[in-house]
Amino acid sequence: MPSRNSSSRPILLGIVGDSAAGKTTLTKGIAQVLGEENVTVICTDDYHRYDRKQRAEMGISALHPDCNYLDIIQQHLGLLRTGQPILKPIYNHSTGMFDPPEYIEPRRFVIVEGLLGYSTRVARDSFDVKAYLAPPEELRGQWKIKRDMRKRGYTEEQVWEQLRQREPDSEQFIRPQRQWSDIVVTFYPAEDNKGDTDLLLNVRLVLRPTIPHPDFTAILAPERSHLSSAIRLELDRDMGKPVDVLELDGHATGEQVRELEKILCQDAPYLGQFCSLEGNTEIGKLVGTTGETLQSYPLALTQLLITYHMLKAAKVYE
Ligand SMILES: Nc1ncnc2c1ncn2[C@@H]1O[C@H](COP(=O)(O)OP(=O)(O)OP(=O)(O)O)[C@@H](O)[C@H]1O
Ligand SMILES: O=C(CO)[C@H](O)[C@H](O)COP(=O)(O)O
Repeated sequence: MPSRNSSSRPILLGIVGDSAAGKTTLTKGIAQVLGEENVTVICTDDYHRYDRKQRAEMGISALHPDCNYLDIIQQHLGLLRTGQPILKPIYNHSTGMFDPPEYIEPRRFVIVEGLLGYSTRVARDSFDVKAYLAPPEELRGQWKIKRDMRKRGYTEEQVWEQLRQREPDSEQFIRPQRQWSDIVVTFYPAEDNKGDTDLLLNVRLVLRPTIPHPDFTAILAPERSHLSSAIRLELDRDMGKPVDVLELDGHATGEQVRELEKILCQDAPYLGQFCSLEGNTEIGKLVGTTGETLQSYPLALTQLLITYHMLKAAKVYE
């Protein structure tokens, strides 16, 4: 990637969504394409105001704005955007407590993922690109159980109970943030996908006209009608506003995906080298049910599209 012009500021990507909506999974592939050495990743869970025990005593959920230092998130986003360092708190999910803060200097790209990134105007105005993750609630529940049992020491009953208790805050504070995003990402199982087959999930990408998206209309050309069995582009409305919707099915063939990626990559040549799953073993990776690593075309496409926007914002054209 061309080196950073000394006068250019870091480019900020927001990835917002409810707990276990897939933010970290999406972030990983984007950071790998941009080059880990060019990317700073920040999780806003670190800005919780109370530790796990205090939250339980107070009967407040981590999703509530009062449970987070939103003012300090805003302040830190402003500093990162202008290339300045921050002293970031650390919330440790293994212990449920806070570790000593860490000194962070922003690299060329900063990915900020978390629960409440778009809940204040100052915070959302800090981002160059805003993505929101909105899997169906049933799928998110399955993902959260799997992840919280494996990595955070919860039992299945505890996760279900937490989901139930948090639902009012999800509805009031998390889901409305969808309206502020440039791209809404929904992974969902196809109707005939009854098993636990994460690899075959489809993706629905809602593209708002708030940023200029690649021109996908070439998909609709008669000579590309063979794409329509797995790829769709339609006009729709999202939260009352007109949007484009691009869908890619998990059962798409490598050939169909390559054609779609070619359209995406043609005016961002730097991306070209990542435009084939065969040539790039890192993109589209996710952890399957038994901890095994899988590679998904819909996830890879989503990561490429978001990376495209980061490169455009950074004016990287080669
Ligand atoms: N696109 C996807 N396809 C299949 N499984 C996925 C996908 N995204 C996430 N998952 C599953 O969901 C789990 C939770 O995802 P992830 O850790 O990325 O969520 P998160 O939004 O970062 O969560 P939190 O904010 O609570 O830390 C992952 O461990 C993975 O098993
Ligand atoms: O919604 C969440 C985002 O990851 C977590 O539940 C929240 O950050 C609190 O963490 P923990 O459950 O580990 O105390």
